[in-house]
Amino acid sequence: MNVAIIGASGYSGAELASLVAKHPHLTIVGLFVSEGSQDQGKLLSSLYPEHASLLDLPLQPLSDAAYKHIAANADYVCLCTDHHVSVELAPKFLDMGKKVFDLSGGYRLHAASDYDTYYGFSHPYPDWLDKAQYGLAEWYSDDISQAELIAVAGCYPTAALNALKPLQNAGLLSDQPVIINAVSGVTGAGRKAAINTHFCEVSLAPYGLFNHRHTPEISQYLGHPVLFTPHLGNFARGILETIYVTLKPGVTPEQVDAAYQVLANAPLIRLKGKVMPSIKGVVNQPYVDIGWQQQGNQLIVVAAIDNLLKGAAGQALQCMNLVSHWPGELGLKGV
Ligand SMILES: NC(=O)C1=CN([C@@H]2O[C@H](COP(=O)(O)OP(=O)(O)OC[C@H]3O[C@@H](n4cnc5c(N)ncnc54)[C@H](OP(=O)(O)O)[C@@H]3O)[C@@H](O)[C@H]2O)C=CC1
Ligand SMILES: CC(=O)N[C@@H](CCC(=O)OP(=O)(O)O)C(=O)O
Repeated sequence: MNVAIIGASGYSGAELASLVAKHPHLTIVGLFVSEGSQDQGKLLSSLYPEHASLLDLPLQPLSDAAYKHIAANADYVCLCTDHHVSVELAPKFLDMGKKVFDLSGGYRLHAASDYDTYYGFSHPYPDWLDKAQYGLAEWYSDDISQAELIAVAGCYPTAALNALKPLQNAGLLSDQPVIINAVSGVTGAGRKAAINTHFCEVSLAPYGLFNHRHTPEISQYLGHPVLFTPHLGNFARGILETIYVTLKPGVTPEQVDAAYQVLANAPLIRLKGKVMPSIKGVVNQPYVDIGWQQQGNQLIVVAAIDNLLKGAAGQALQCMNLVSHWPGELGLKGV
């Protein structure tokens, strides 16, 4: 299958380009940036020297000629662009009959009103919100394989939902909101320069209290209220979430262990039991690591991912595999 990547110079786009370039059955047919991009004409490998020889491919402006090239040559279009950009681009490529994999949050939420509240814009294509399929690969694989528009799950939600859905589906959660404390590396904020992601400014600090856009994303796909607080940490890659769960009275450790068995055969999930996950254990890896410990009806679950792999490009590739009816982990294990 032939893949066009829009936003290929960004952190998730470049990561996805490297995965597609190494994949046995996928071919890059174009790497694109905005029409005004200062990087147009440059080789992607000149921005990311670690990909020299693998990605000696030019970044092209998303011009009328580019649209024609994509219409004629691409099967899959990946949008590694900001929400505002993806929201506008997705229908254009869907109208061409392409399968669209959007790494942004532009089509993840069901309710158009949530875009006013959490994203700060009125959604221009609410009809597509009904048709988009949420790309949380381990949980919606059949629906993903049939979809035209895949809204690849967010980075923080990917860790949180894989940690919590086993408990929710087994009916073990009490009515209390689940509390999620998450720390992300700075690549989570993208490649463009900004004061809050400046090397000298980043330490460890919370942001987005009560109003981060991943709060409705997690609670919508969990079916349970959450209190989610992200933090920005002074490291490049990785997300670690410490999640506080109040279980229903009388839930035993054996029931909790049994609930997690639903993920035991998922190739990109590593259940670690009482061994706590770490950022070091997942950086440059395609996995979600999940550990848990219980005391009475309190459970602490810890989940870790690489935000650019399982949290973005890795999961996008997993979704492309599912749409192509290949094993989800093809081209991911051993990256
Ligand atoms: N970074 C992460 O960990 C994760 C990111 N995501 C999501 O993925 C998307 C991309 O994130 P990230 O890689 O961090 O972003 P970056 O800021 O690193 O990259 C954005 C890319 O989009 C390009 N771009 C900007 N405007 C346009 C346009 N109008 N048309 C075409 N290309 C354009 C940029 O190039 P130029 O400006 O030069 O044109 C650049 O290549 C976002 O929606 C983000 O929320 C999801 C999960 C995790
Ligand atoms: C550290 C940092 O800034 N992280 C980003 C989340 C990563 C991301 O791009 O969000 P999506 O998964 O929704 O696309 C943020 O909090 O906005």
